[in-house]
Parts: sequence; C-alpha cells; structure tokens
Amino acid sequence: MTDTTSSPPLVESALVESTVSLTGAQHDQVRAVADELARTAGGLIDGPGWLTAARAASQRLPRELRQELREFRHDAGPDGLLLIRNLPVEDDLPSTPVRPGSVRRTATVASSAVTAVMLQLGEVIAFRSEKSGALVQDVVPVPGHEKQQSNAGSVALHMHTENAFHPNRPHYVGLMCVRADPTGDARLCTSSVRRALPLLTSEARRVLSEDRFMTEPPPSFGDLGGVTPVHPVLRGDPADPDVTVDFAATHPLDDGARRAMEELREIFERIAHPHDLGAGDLAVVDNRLTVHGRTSFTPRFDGTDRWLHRVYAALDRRRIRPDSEGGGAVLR
Ligand SMILES: O=C(O)CCC(=O)C(=O)O
Ligand SMILES: [Fe+2]
Repeated sequence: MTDTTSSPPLVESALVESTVSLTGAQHDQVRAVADELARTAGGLIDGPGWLTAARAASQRLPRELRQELREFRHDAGPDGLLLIRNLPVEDDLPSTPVRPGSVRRTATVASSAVTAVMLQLGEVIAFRSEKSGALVQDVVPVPGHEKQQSNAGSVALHMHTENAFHPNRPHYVGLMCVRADPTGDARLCTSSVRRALPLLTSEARRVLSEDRFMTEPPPSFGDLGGVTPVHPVLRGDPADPDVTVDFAATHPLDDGARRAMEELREIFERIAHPHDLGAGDLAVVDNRLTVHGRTSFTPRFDGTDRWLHRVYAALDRRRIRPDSEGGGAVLR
C-alpha cells in the first residue's frame, strides 16, 4: 500500500477550455430555478415528486449552460472535466456538519442548483448502502476519520474512479463547493486517461487491458459480500479507452499487473490538475475518463471547514433498472 499521508505532485493549470463562469444574469437565472425548487414538493429531495420537478426545472437553466452540458456529454474533452463557476449558494449557510454520513434531505439553493445541472447530464442516482441512499450527499471532514480513504478523511485521498467496484457506477460525479477550505490546502485533483494513455508503455497498456485486477467495495458497501469479478483497468477502444481503477481499493492479481498499475498511478499523479474550489464552483467529472482524488488538509471541526455537495448522474435508466429499487433513483 502506498503512503496515504503524502499529497500527489500537482501540475498548475487553468484548464480554461473546460471552465464555464456564469455571468451575473445567468447566476440569477439559476438562483430563481433553485429558489423555486427549494419550495417544491415540500423541498424533500428524496421524496416523491421533487426529482420530477427538478427535471422539469433543469430545462430552465440558462441556455448557454445547457449547451455546454450537452457538448460535455457528447465529448468530455481531453481532461474529462467541466468546471462551472459562480453557481448560487444560500446566503445563510449553516455551520459545516461534522457528523459521519451527513446528507442534504431538504432542498437548499445549492443542492437544488447542483441537482438541476446534473439532471441535464443524465438520471440522478444514489446507492442504498452509501450515505443512506441520499441523492445529495455532503463531503466534509469528520472527526476521528482523518486517516480514512473516504471523503470524510483529510489525509491525501488516492485517485479513484467513483464506486469503481460497482457495475452501475455513475457516469458523472458532480462535486459542488458551498464553503471553501479556509486553509486553502484541500484541492480536488483530476487526471484523465486521455492524457495518461500516450505516456504509458505499450506493455502497461496491454496488461491494463486484461482481466488481472479486482476492486473491493468501500467499507460503506460492506454488506454486498465484498467479492467482485476480475476486471481490466482499461477497456473499450484501445485508442481512447475507459478507465476503472481505485488506487486504494483495486488489487493487481500478479506481478505484471502490479507493475502496470504502479506505472499508471505515477503518471496520473504527475499529470494531476489541482482545483481550488470556491463557494459556487461545481466540478463535473466524467467517471469513465477521469479519476479524482484530493490533497491532504487540516480540518478544524469548528463549523468553518470545507464543504461540498456530491451528486451522481447515470446515462442509461434502462441499464440500471435491475439494480434500482422499483425503478427509482436509489440503486442496490
Ligand atoms: O473532497 C474532494 O475533493 C473529493 C472527494 C471525493 O472523492 C468524493 O466525494 O467522491
Ligand atoms: Fe470520489
């Protein structure tokens, strides 16, 4: 196991081509949609009716934003990332939660805005075994969990495909900041397989494309039995493959597989883009092309810590049907 306390080396880059900054008028337009949603269907995000209303409301997001999302869905670009800045966040934001498994059950301006944006990419989903199946989850540091390889930790979080072990892992992960890290140290990091592929040896590419890896569920999914089928790390078009790997949970099954995975890990760390997320910034990661992680930071647990909302989107509602509970948004 690699050292969990060191942060990956960082490549400073503006990623200008994959950043959308909302104008003041566009910000106000999203706020109007979000305000309305916070009052709809009792504001109960996971209750019947709210997601239906959010789907309808998402069509009233600014046209330019919807166009960017449609293009991103068509092709997530070389970095597999879309940064949307200047989304609305409630003015009266409460203290950052400190309890484990914290989620948003009641719609707020920010949770409504991020859900509406993600609904333009696909179907918003969650997993019953993860954060009690809530559609909008909090990403906050939790006391006592500092060393955990989860979003509750504050040691460097290894690069990973979100829910890499799961056959119906989300296609997109939305991470929206509602409160920036007051220390400025915590940074979301992303690396795309499109950037990594040309840097890999042909031997590593070949090995990573074979069924020589196994990925464990995170501790929160423990009740699934823990046995997952062997899988390749790279699959699909060899010239533009998808990547599935979690450097804290994927196990190479032989020495060659271990060497290839280590080569990929080093490249991903070398090319990692750090993202300084401020309140109102949403990072949308294409979970097939891009792995993400986070630098280490020092939480204070006094209500002022970094706080993100996380929302997943899946592209094909029919494909996830067998895993969904009664055709709903929450998967087994
Ligand atoms: O805290 C971050 O920036 C990323 C956390 C993460 O990987 C997640 O919540 O899925
Ligand atoms: Fe993650």
